[in-house]
Amino acid sequence: MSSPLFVALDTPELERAAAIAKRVRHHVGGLKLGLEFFMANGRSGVKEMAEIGLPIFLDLKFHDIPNTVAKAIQALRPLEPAILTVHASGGRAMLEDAKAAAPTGTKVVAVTTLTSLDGEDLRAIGVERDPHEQVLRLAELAYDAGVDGIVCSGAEVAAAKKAWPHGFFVVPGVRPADGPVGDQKRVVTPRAALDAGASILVVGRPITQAEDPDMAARAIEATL
Ligand SMILES: O=C(O)c1cc(=O)[nH]c(=O)n1[C@@H]1O[C@H](COP(=O)(O)O)[C@@H](O)[C@H]1O
Repeated sequence: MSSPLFVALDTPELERAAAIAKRVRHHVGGLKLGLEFFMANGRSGVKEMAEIGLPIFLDLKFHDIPNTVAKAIQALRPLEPAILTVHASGGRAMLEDAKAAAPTGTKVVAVTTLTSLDGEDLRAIGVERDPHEQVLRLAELAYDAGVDGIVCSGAEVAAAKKAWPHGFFVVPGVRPADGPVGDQKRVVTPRAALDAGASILVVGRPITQAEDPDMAARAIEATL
């Protein structure tokens, strides 16, 4: 089985992204390319990274009216990413149309509550539920809309999986024990996230900012 570890290559520099990907390729199961990479390198950059031979997780977190999201996803179809993201809070029709627009082999996963947010942040945007309750609420919406799974923190994945046993669960905001958390707030270790039921783990800076990304990926892999 390939590794559940996906490395988030959050850099605008194609050469740097490719160099890190090539160094860690034997210790990760896929490459996540997000807004930072895509804004700088576009579709041709994604194609170039796909040539490395690992599955591509294209994380553009779409959030717009259903028609706009569907058309944006249609425009990305030739890239055939293994996984792509939309925001669950875009609502049911948007999620349904996103799934319908995606290539058959692409998993569409709905971001529930960003791992950089805590209860206080949610209250500030008018959400009175705590992050755990909010994730479960949006997971139910994502399930009803027929997408493939959700993005949530390692703190919610066990409960979400209980309600949706065959869902695909993406867990970012994972940190090796004692590692710096940066802007993340709902953080667990890679091992804990996997034990709780994560399908894949997304790890960025603990690998990409390490002096030796290969060794950092290896060290995380060894804990799984
Ligand atoms: O959709 C995501 O991948 C995502 C959702 C979320 O709630 N939190 C989150 O951190 N991410 C992404 O996961 C990666 C985490 O990076 P690090 O914090 O550097 O490990 C980044 O690329 C984020 O864009």
